[in-house]
Amino acid sequence: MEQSVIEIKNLVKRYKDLLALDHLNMEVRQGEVFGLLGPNGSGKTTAINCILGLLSYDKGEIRVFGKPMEADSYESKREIGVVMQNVAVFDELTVVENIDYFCGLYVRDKKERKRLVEEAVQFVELEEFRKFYPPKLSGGLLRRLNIACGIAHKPKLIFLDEPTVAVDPQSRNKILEGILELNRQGTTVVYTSHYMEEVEQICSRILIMDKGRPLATGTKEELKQMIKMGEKITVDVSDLKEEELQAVRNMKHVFQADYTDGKLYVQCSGGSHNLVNVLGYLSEREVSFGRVYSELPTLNDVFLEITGKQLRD
Ligand SMILES: Nc1ncnc2c1ncn2[C@@H]1O[C@H](COP(=O)(O)OP(=O)(O)OP(=O)(O)O)[C@@H](O)[C@H]1O
Repeated sequence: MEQSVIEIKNLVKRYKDLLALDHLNMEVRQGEVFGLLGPNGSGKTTAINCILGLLSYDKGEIRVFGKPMEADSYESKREIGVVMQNVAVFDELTVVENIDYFCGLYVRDKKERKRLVEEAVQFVELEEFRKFYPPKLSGGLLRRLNIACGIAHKPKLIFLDEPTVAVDPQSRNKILEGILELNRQGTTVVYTSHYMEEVEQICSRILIMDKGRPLATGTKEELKQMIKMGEKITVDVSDLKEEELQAVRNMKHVFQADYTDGKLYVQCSGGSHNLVNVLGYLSEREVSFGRVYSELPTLNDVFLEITGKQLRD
């Protein structure tokens, strides 16, 4: 079993009357890309700020690298990199000077720092922009600078809080690839997002949260196995009789079937050959059909089934 890098037990955080974290339990293991997935306002940033010792909390326990995390846990903090949602760089310093400043908070030796800063510049591919000032950078490039500032000192644990919000697709892909590369180099990553596709793409384990509460944790496969739905089939059918729809509903593994606007929607719970069975039945009844799609459940389906609402409302 991999070592725990973060352990949170029964964390409760209130902002006056608002319960922002309601008995949050969470464990992040060494070497994983851990995804914290939840809609806006579900408590992701609050959880991170508590873990970082930046925010006091009402109840619970937080351990990072096996030790309790306090405001003055400098030894642990030196091993942590943070890339927060809002870009926080100095407009009057160039790209290189900004990275050097943040790296300098952890690394005193100038020669060593020069090497680390250069590595960070290359890592986020800002070589052409070394001498640029932040106001001259596009949104995507600014994000990449923000990331470079957070990772230049080579922390063992990195928090990235929604690093791709309002970023163009090219920069977004670079950011996601960069995170995976850091992870391959041995860094443990905590990644928060309300974009389920990103979380599916890069995270090895995921905690789904809503209203400050942890709803489910596991690999994406484990999360999908928790829900009833296994496969969603859509078939374009111009004419389907009520008895035929009923027959589809009665098929093995089918738990819901609807027919609206010339489309037959079938939801299956596990099982294999569902698509073949549905199409086989339609052929047998000489029902003509057009396009056919089959989709596996997404994390949004998991979220929908657990909470009754869409992840992105
Ligand atoms: N400083 C604060 N004072 C009062 N309420 C706050 C404060 N910070 C956050 N909240 C509230 O606490 C809840 C959790 O917010 P938080 O920012 O942790 O959520 P989040 O999941 O990170 O959302 P987002 O993706 O929008 O950042 C929200 O209802 C938010 O309005």
